[in-house]
Amino acid sequence: MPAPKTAIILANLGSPSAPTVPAVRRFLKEFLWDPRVVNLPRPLWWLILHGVVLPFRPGKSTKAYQKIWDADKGSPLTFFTRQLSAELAAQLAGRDITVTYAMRYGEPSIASQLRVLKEQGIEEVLVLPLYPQYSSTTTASIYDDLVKELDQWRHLPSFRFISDYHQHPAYIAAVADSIRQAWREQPKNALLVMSFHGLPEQLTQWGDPYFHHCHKTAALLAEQLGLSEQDWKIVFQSRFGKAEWLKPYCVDTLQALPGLGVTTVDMVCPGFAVDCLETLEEIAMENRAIFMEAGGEAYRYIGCLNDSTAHAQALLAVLGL
Ligand SMILES: C=CC1=C(C)c2cc3[nH]c(cc4nc(cc5[nH]c(cc1n2)c(C)c5CCC(=O)O)C(CCC(=O)O)=C4C)c(C)c3C=C
Ligand SMILES: [Fe+2]
Ligand SMILES: [Fe+2]
Repeated sequence: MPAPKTAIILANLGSPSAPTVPAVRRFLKEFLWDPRVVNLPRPLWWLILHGVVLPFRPGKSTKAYQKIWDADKGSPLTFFTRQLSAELAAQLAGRDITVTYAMRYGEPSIASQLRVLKEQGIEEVLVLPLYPQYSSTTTASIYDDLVKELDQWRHLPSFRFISDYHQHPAYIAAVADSIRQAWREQPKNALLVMSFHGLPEQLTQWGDPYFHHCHKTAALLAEQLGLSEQDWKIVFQSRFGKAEWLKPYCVDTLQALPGLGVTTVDMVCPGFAVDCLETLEEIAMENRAIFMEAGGEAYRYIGCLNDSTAHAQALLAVLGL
């Protein structure tokens, strides 16, 4: 029997099409209307979204996007996701496996990429959301989007969905190696702060395993790096809105550390496969300023795995290829 024609889809969150207020507003409208992301009753949330969020948030977010947008490459998240899929394809050369990428919000959409694969006669689809830690707000939303498109197909392909890889040895080893590499280039600072994107706290009580996945990832990284308890810390960033989110908050921690005698930190974001607004603007720029103003002396941001060969190799191991 000939092998089925297989395709890998690397799925990520997505970015606005341009760092302009109308494009960012369009993006936020699609993103924040997703019931997986904001779980409030629809009529109430519609009023808040259109009355409070969409008139103001796009202006603030656009300024942030403009700081990280590359004139040639565009959004870092989109650029690195595309490059990572090319790196995977290069490593699979000769194996007749197509590699593509798709975004949950914005372009290229999951539906459009699935249709391209259908045209190509793909018989087996492996979907790898680029979220190492599972969350209903991210991973499950990608699943919803896939199913929404596939629901309309008469002839379904075989299908595999990777729900997380938060403790996969290849992923842990790749992130640990990237941290060791940074420490070889410049000696390590007093504390390694591992920052993960936050979530409303309530989701954990409702059964979302994200908080536990983040803690497991962080503990495994600390173990691989031979760190003791006082050498590292886990924090949660990017709080949105007024509800309580996962704690400790990144900003509060960075403001408090110098007063506790910790004036040098290394920051790493093991929940982000590729660099994006949340790492390059929030962690590497905004939070650096907050730490230094609070009395910090050295602040290094260690970048994501991005389109490195080591990252592509780790993801192939996650896919069992
Ligand atoms: C209710 C709001 C949000 C939840 C819940 C949330 C969860 C969540 N997000 C990521 C990863 C990313 N988020 C990014 C941007 C971003 N996130 C929110 C809100 C929530 N995220 C907003 C409003 C934005 C847009 C920017 C802003 O206005 O602040 C990004 C970066 C996108 C880019 O273009 O670079 C990523 C990546 C995870 C992993 C997560 C839950 C686990
Ligand atoms: Fe987010
Ligand atoms: Fe943010």
